[in-house]
Amino acid sequence: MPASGAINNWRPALTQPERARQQTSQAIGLLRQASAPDLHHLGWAVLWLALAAGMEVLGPLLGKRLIDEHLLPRHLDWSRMAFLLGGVLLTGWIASWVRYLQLVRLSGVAMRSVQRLRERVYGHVLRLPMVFFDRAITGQLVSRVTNDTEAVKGLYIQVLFVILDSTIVLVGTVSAMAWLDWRLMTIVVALLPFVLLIVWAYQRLSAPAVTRARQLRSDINAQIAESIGGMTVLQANNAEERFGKRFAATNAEHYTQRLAEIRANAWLLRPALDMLNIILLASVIFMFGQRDMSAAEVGVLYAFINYIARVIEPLIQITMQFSQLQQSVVATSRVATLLAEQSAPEHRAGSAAHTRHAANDDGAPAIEIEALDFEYIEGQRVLHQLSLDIPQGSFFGIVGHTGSGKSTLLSLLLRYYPAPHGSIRMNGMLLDEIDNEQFRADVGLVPQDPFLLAASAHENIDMGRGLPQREIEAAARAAHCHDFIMAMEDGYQTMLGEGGSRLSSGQKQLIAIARALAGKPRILLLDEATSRIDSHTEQIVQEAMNELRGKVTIIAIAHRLSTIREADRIIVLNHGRIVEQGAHEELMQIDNGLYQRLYLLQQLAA
Ligand SMILES: Nc1ncnc2c1ncn2[C@@H]1O[C@H](COP(=O)(O)OP(=O)(O)OP(=O)(O)O)[C@@H](O)[C@H]1O
Repeated sequence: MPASGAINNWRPALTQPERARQQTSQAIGLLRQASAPDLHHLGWAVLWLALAAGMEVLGPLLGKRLIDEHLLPRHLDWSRMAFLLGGVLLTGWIASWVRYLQLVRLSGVAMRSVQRLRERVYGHVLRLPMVFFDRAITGQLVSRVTNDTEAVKGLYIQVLFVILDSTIVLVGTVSAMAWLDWRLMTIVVALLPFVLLIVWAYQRLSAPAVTRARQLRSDINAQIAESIGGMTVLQANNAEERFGKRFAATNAEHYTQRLAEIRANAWLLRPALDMLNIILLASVIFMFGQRDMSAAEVGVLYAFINYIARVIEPLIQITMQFSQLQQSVVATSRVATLLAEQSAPEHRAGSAAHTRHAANDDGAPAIEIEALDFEYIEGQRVLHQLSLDIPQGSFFGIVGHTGSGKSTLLSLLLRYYPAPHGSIRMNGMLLDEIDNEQFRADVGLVPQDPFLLAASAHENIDMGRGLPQREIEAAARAAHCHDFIMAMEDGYQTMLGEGGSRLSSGQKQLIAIARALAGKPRILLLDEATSRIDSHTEQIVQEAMNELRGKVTIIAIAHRLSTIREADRIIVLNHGRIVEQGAHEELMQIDNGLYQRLYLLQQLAA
């Protein structure tokens, strides 16, 4: 049986239309959730939109009356003319003002939705179980949290509202034309499908360039990120010029593709649409010329000339938005899929007191492991029937060949993977029964890779706990890193650079130990904390551990056996099984034992 269902979550493949339907419903669902607190703003935005569109349709109607009723018949009723002219100007002014209000409302809703969604996605990612990160690709995850959440904004402003806006203007304008002169309206409407045809042809022509330019943009980002991340290797291999040339080639192709896109716009889209505009105007004027000129119809011509531009533009907008809509829906549905990933189980709160009680009064071992089996992939067992008791305050070392299961055991003790077969108890309680906060407070970890933040020494030890300076210093002293921190120009406030770049590997490791100690853990797990440090720093780490003896339960994985030589008990793993255990001297007595061989081999190498 697999250790976790999440590792093998097989689902039947969807057909293209099924996937499109699923993506659309996911996107709509997410959009609804993200904007739920702002629903009233959305209502206002739609209202402003309708008002603006109404004003835009009304303006030419007033203009028509001014021409037909006053200017052409020379019926100069100044007050009424001023009223109509004022109306034309006012409707235009109100339309742009209301559009501004609508945009402000809408942008607010869109940006707040992105903000909420981004926080939600990031918070969700922080709670995902380790099995998820085993198969996750960092760049993609970052893009989900940053770019894809931004697509929600695109969905609102660029797509949904542009389509809604354009549709309202289009329907309003065509209705006004029909009311004025349905025959002329028929000519305009008959020619409108050509707009769709032109935009469709433009998109067909420019689509390859648009897609390629987008790919190249992400290639450019990836190349920059890769070069910065591997700058030491890059410079050491004298590869600056080669990388520079590779970048220039990608950049040049990006330029060419963008140019092709702009050319398609300049050579096809705009001229063809302008031509259609002219044909429309000419047709309306021609039809108009066929009739008996009467004063009452010149105003209609004026209104139609005004309306023609207002019909073409929304149609272009609607057609152009469809490809954007598709992209936004796909991006939003990717966010929804990430949010649907199951979080690590929330361990119930309220049992903290019980944990302490069990530890203090029952004298339960710090760790009790019983018949533990584990596999990452079904059928490939990594740990076999492990049983082990680690008393409070003791120092245990875990050794074994590469791949013997040491880090896996540590991951299980850290609850990174769901409860496997067999049981693990900590301070007398099953791991699953300890609430999250208490568990994280009780267990400290010094990982193999110290992972320092681009922040000060203080922040790196504190890790957001908000500890007072004296506690930070006490932890740093216990980890023997106080002196070198104080030797830096700003002491604890010295910025350590990205990944702690201004520290040596050993110093980073000591800061990581201080960080773990600052949490005052009762159990301290060290995952090959001495693998990257020199013998002198190793001695410092050993001293630090010796000082902790009896106060904290220490479980240390070590490739370098000198680190755990002093341990109370050393567990030797081989292919996921405990094959030997005992103190250093005891294990050295086992003739041709695994530990003895490992130890002698290391002595030889030294
Ligand atoms: N996330 C994972 N998914 C699938 N298999 C894994 C995963 N992590 C480890 N394994 C496999 O589990 C086995 C034990 O690996 P583990 O990392 O626990 O060994 P280790 O003793 O810590 O090795 P090392 O000393 O090299 O760190 C290996 O065969 C490894 O390939």
